[in-house]
Amino acid sequence: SFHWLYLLYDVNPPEGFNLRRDVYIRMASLVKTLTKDGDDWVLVLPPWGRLYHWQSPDIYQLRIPWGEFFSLTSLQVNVPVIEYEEFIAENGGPFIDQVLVLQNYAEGWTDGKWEEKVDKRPCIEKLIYSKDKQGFYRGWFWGYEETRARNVTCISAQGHASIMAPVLQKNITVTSVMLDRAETLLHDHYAGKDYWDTRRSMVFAKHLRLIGDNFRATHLNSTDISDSTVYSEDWTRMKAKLGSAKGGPYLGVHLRRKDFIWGHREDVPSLKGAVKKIRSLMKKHKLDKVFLATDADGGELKELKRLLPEMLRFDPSIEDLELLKDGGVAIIDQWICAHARFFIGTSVSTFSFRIHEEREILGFDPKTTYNRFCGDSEKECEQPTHWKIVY
Ligand SMILES: C[C@@H]1O[C@H](OP(=O)(O)OP(=O)(O)OC[C@H]2O[C@@H](n3cnc4c(=O)[nH]c(N)nc43)[C@H](O)[C@@H]2O)[C@@H](O)[C@H](O)[C@@H]1O
Repeated sequence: SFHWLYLLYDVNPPEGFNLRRDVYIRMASLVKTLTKDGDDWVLVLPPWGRLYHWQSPDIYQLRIPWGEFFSLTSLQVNVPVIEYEEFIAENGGPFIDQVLVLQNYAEGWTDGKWEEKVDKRPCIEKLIYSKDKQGFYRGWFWGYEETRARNVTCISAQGHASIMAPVLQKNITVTSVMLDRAETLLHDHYAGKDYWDTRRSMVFAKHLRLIGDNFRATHLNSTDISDSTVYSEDWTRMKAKLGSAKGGPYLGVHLRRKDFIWGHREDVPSLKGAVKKIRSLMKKHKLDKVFLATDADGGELKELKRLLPEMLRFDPSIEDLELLKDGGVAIIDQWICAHARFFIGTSVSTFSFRIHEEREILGFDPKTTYNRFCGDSEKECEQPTHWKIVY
């Protein structure tokens, strides 16, 4: 009889929102490889929640479906996807047939030579999965207490996402397979056409875009018509020419703090250093408004307001935060930064990288996008790479 094969996945718990968005691209690519061979695989979207960075107190942030942050219909144009609760309903219950826990090779690269390979191996780390009285495995399934796995196996994998295709196809006697620690797999082809197709299909949920657009219009004198950033909800038609977007009359800034400063990394500026750079960019590009996206804590925010009193931030009320959640606020911050005439981000932050991509999709001149702060005493401050869209 006709039925879907379900591919589920999860990512190492400490990883943040924007790295997880990157892992989605790798999994979508794997599903494309699997379906090329004629099998009916569908990707089950791992619910959002319990993210280390989502620290807003007293708001419920668990079992969040993808539809709250992304346009599901847009994702589905690229690759077949369903929400986790839909999987439970279709699958006849909260059972996952097989969990494959991905890990590296205990011995590392043999002979210092890197080759792609996959093998069933003993588990290197202690598993978070344990057998219950009925012989099912309990573990972390996005806060769904009733979900259980029938089988858990460790797999050493070294290579791009699609090296898992033959393994999954051999497993075809089961209906649902979950790849845990999916970030172990690399991109099939980073920044290639397929990467960009999937990335373009990750259209933000409409209500979040509208809130961002409203903020731009109200506080930043920025509208799509005047800024040449007209957006098409249908991503397959969104093919803006490089350099065609003008952007709103403000400087967009992503200033990553928290764990990025605790390590005293030399590529992250002091607040003073950052504000100095912001001021010089505003002058250079003749912009009198600055929009700041940051995860700075209370003390640092106070200091920022003192050093840069004119800065504008998206600062939702508690009621709005309850609706949008930390993930929604992060998206609105990214959306506003993506529409600025000039953008500067933070070194190696995937939050900043996702803004680069959004601006690339909107058609900004790369000179206005691939910029980052330098540490106060950083010697060689290499700027981010321009990854050109491939259509
Ligand atoms: C060192 C690594 O850094 C990686 O972070 P990095 O790439 O910046 O980016 P993310 O993976 O998104 O993690 C950072 C999280 O912090 C919050 N955040 C950071 N900057 C902002 C901002 O400007 N506005 C808002 N609203 N929220 C912000 C947000 O929840 C975001 O998802 C982590 O994913 C890894 O777990 C690891 O910690």
